[in-house]
Amino acid sequence: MLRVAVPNKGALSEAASAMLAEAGYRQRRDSRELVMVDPENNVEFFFLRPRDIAVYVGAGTLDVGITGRDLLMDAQVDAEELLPLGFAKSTFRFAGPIGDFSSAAQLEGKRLATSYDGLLREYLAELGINAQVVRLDGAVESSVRLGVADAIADVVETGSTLKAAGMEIFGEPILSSEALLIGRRGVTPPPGVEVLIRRLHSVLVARQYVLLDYDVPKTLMEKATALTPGLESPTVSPLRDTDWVAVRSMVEAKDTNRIMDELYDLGARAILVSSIHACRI
Ligand SMILES: Nc1ncnc2c1ncn2[C@@H]1O[C@H](COP(=O)(O)OP(=O)(O)OP(=O)(O)O)[C@@H](O)[C@H]1O
Ligand SMILES: O=P(O)(O)OC[C@H]1O[C@H](OP(=O)(O)OP(=O)(O)O)[C@H](O)[C@@H]1O
Ligand SMILES: [Mg+2]
Repeated sequence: MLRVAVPNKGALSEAASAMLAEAGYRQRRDSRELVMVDPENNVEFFFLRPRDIAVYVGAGTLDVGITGRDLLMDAQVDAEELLPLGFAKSTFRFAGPIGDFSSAAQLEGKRLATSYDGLLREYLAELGINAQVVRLDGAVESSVRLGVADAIADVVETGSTLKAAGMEIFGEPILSSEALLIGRRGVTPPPGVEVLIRRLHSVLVARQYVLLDYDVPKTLMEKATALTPGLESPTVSPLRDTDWVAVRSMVEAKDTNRIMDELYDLGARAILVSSIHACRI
């Protein structure tokens, strides 16, 4: 039975379970459940702290898991990225009181607070900067005001937490993070992982793409399909009016309105958009 680690709390937890449920796996009903078997898919889910997931996967006691790229790198274990999952997107950055710092080089000899000390120490070593790392569990943005650090390295999404604390980012981004499916480094993934990856990938595609249908005069078909090339090739079907054809193609959801406008301007009509419920690409 495939053993899969799923975050039990925090920013990753709900989205990870929602994605697995969308991929056809059973998920727990009660947030206190620690283990759950999905006999139909031959998978056992272990609900663990996101920070610990890379440790279990790296040790090989669990086959794969969902965690953040920042947490994976922080853990410094024998685990690697199998598939990026497109949620919990954030950057990991230096920040300090407004006006205090403008580059990472100015951190030499300073006190730096973070919850990601493994990741930070490695990055500082790469830059050749000697700074004192102060490891905190969370709410790192308060550490400077409270006098235990001069600057911080933390997860930034919208930047509103930093702003509220009177801080600003500085220096290059340390890391771009998102949720990942991870596996043990250097081992052939056990049976079942391939299907899990294919299913999760399909959820990503179903979320990212829509299905576009339209009718277009045969004479404009080449120009129209150039706008909607699809993943492999668009479906073109005859219509009763032999001067027209019907086209069906997948397009990226974010481009839908622009493409519809361009198709309409070209002469396409009856342009319809439908969402993709599930797929295998
Ligand atoms: N505001 C956010 N936006 C996007 N991703 C986030 C955000 N906060 C944390 N993350 C991501 O979630 C993961 C952290 O998981 P974690 O469970 O520690 O989140 P958390 O919300 O900080 O939980 P907690 O603080 O309760 O421990 C990391 O990969 C991090 O990049
Ligand atoms: O840029 P923003 O959109 O403001 O989001 C970033 C904040 O979100 C997370 O905090 P969380 O609420 O998890 O608290 P924590 O710092 O105690 O983990 C993270 O640690 C940052 O503090
Ligand atoms: Mg947090």
